[in-house]
Amino acid sequence: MSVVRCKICGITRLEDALAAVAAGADAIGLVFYARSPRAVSIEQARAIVTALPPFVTTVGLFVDMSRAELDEVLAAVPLDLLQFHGDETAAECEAVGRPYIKALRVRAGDDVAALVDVYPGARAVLLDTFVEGVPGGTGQAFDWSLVPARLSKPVILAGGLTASNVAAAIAQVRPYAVDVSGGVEASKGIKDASRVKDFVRAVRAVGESM
Ligand SMILES: O=C(O)c1ccccc1NCC(=O)[C@H](O)[C@H](O)COP(=O)(O)O
Repeated sequence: MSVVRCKICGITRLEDALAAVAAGADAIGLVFYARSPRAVSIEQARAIVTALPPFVTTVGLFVDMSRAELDEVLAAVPLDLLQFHGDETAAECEAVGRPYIKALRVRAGDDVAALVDVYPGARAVLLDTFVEGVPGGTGQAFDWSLVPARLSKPVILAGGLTASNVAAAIAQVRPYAVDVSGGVEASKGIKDASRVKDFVRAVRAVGESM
């Protein structure tokens, strides 16, 4: 049996974070990108992170944020892991000095292995769907056959996942973890507890069958 971990991203409310933890999520993601409909303020994020029980990884998501703004967030919010979701270089990610994952937005023709190798210091890569002008949270899946069987980093699979397609995604890609946002929402930024539960259950069920 191999466990596939599960991250619920784009949390904006403590009740949604607690529902994700109760459903068995391993990690929650907080979007520090002002243009996202799922953006959280420093105060909102701090209130969520400090109210969570231990053994749940809190991930802060950033899109080409200035170092000064990033430092302001990091000083106020005790995040476990950073997720760089923009065009940050490896040097920029590593200069922060925190454990990080790098989001890579995949489109047809990409050499995913080569993209991954650009970030040797990343703990993992999050493979998401490339949509022009939209850095993430697109609700769209990419062609999973673009992901090679072997990569130099653990893969977190994202992009258009739902309780209905996550089993097929895991069977094809065999990721370390999966990440979902829109597929478990009632509306943008507001999670639906029963969809969250169904999603985590679907991930756990496929893990047990592998
Ligand atoms: O969620 C957003 O609004 C967002 C905005 C800008 C950059 C990244 C964003 N989300 C990143 C995530 O980690 C999402 O979970 C991932 O893109 C998958 O989203 P979805 O396709 O809706 O499941």
